[in-house]
This record gives sequence, structure tokens and C-alpha cells, in this order.
Amino acid sequence: MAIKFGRPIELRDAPQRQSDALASPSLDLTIRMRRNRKSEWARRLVRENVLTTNDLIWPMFVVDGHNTRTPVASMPGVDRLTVDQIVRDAERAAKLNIPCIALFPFTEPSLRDEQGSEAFNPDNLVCQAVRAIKKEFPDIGVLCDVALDPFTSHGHDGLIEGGKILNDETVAVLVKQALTQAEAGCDVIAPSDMMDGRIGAIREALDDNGFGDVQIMSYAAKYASAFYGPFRDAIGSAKTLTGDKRTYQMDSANSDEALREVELDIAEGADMVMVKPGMPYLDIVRRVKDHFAMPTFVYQVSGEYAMIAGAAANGWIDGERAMMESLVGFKRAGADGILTYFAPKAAEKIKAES
Ligand SMILES: NCc1[nH]cc(CCC(=O)O)c1CC(=O)O
Ligand SMILES: [Mg+2]
Repeated sequence: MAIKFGRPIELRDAPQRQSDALASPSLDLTIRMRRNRKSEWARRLVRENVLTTNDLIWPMFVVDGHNTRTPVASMPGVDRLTVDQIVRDAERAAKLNIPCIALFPFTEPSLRDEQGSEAFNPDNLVCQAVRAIKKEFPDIGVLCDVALDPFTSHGHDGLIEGGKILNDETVAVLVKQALTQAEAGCDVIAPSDMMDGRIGAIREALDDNGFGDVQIMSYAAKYASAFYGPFRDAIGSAKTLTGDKRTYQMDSANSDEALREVELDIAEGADMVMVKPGMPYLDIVRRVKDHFAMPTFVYQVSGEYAMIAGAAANGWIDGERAMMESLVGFKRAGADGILTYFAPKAAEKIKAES
């Protein structure tokens, strides 16, 4: 049975009070915090944070084929979508008033190589999806991830030589990838690779090529995390990934370092910054927001989604309430927006309640 914590106890269900209990002394308290919680209207009145559909970015997985939705086993409720189907979900997003969607490709293994060259193929899945979505729904924001991991045979975000991830050489390829995506009509370029200097290089290339309006949302403070596991299943890089990403993604023990990363990306031209993952890093979200007063985003990543969706599927938690609690937690921490696989569910709930 699902455990429903915090369920209001109706008076009729409450045990009858024994008369001698009435005689117990009352405390002489001037301030009683519970007064403001006494009823639903009172709680609504003093509520400090509110989640709206405007806060949501919906990440989607695109796969080759036609008219097919393939479930991602480790992300119950999330599918890989063929281009025609991703257009349908973009329509759903638009109807739910979700401002922006994010695209991630599952690349055919035969198209993956050492250099991740499919990343800058103008006809790759992401570009096809961007063009198809923009054709039907030009008013929804489309964000594209920039990194090589969906395209490399080794599953890393950058180029490798002698077991090392090359920084500057990788940045040159990321610039080509970003330009390819901008050409296809992408609105927001979101580099998730954690190479040094990529924001500045991408900004300059966008500006030099007539894409001055294309925004950059930098995955500025991105940690080397176990919570990306289900995502790597979804894009098919879990099996191919050799080693880990700790030479470029941040150490989860660090906090000051996040401020330096964010500061650099702002200086290089990021329009928006992101902290990733979300729930284990709420302190980072708060520090970044307080320190820089930038549009600050947070990614509730695949493993966080899987924890909640998986526990809910087992009846161990109330999934809907855990979802909403986790999302308002990001708002409370200072996030302006959240990338979350719960976006459509949360938007539906918000819509139903308004
Ligand atoms: N650079 C790729 C990328 N972009 C977003 C995620 C993770 C998203 C998620 O787990 O939901 C990752 C995975 C990784 O860095 O290995
Ligand atoms: Mg950096």
C-alpha cells in the first residue's frame, strides 16, 4: 500500500478526546506557528513559492524510425520518440503552456565514431527534430544539448587521445555542433560537456554567423554523478562509456568551485546558467542564484526521476506528491526554471488545479 504521509486527519477520524486530557495544562504561547497552517486557505495565503508551467523545460529523447515510441526501461513513463512523435509531444508541451523543450538523440551505433562526427551532420536526428518541431510549432522554445557523448563510440563528451579528453580540440568540434543546431533553428544552445572555454568560443561563432539571437544556457556547474545512469541508457551510451567523466565534470564534494565555473561562463557570454544534477545540489542552486542573480536553471536528472517514478511504481511513495514536492524545492532553492522529465505530468497537475 502506498504510504501517504502528511494526509490531513479529518476530525471525524480523530480519536475522541478523553475528558481528563482536557484538564492537561495549555502552554502560555504568544506565538503559535500552527495558526497559519490551520486550513487550506490559510496555507495558500502564506505560501512563499509557487511552481508554474513557465518554470518547466521538458527533455525528450529522439530516435530514428517512424511512428514509434520505445519505453526507456530505467525511466518509467519516458519514451524514445521518432521525429513524427516528438512533434506530437511538442504539441502537447505547447498546449500545456510549457515554454521550452530539450532534445537528446539516441544515435544508431553504426553512426558513432571516435570523433563524434554525427554531431555536426546537418541531417542528424536532433536537426531533423528541430526543423519538424519549428515548422509546426514555431512558438515553442527548443533547446539543444551540445556535447559529443551521444555520437562518440567511446561515450565521452569530448575527443580522446591516449586516454585523455582533449579540451581545446573538443571545443572546436562543439562549435561546429552548435552552429549546425543553430542552422536547424534551435533557440537555445546548451553545452553540457564541461570543457573549459566552450561558452566563449560558441558565443563568438554564433555571433560571427548571424545567430546573435540564439541564447546559451550553460551547464555551468555540472557534477560527475551517478544520477545520470538512466539517461545513458536512454541515449545508448551506458554500454559504450569507458571509464568515467571525472576529469571534466565536477567533484560532488565541491561548492566554491561551482561559483568559479559559473563566473567564467557568465564572463564568456552565457545568458542562463544551470546546476546539474538537482536534488543533491540544492545548496549550489542557492549559492549561484544569490551570488550572480542570473537566470538560474536546475536539471532534475534521469536518476532523480527514476528514484521517484520507480518508488511510486512500487507503491512506496505517493509519486505525484513527491514529484510536486521535489519541483517546488527547486523553486525554494532559487531556481528560475527546471529541466525535468516530470514536465508534462507536473504541467497537467498545475492546469487541473488552477
Ligand atoms: N553530456 C551529456 C548529458 N547531457 C545531459 C546529461 C544527463 C541528463 C540526465 O541524466 O537526465 C548528460 C549525461 C552525462 O553527462 O553523462
Ligand atoms: Mg566551465
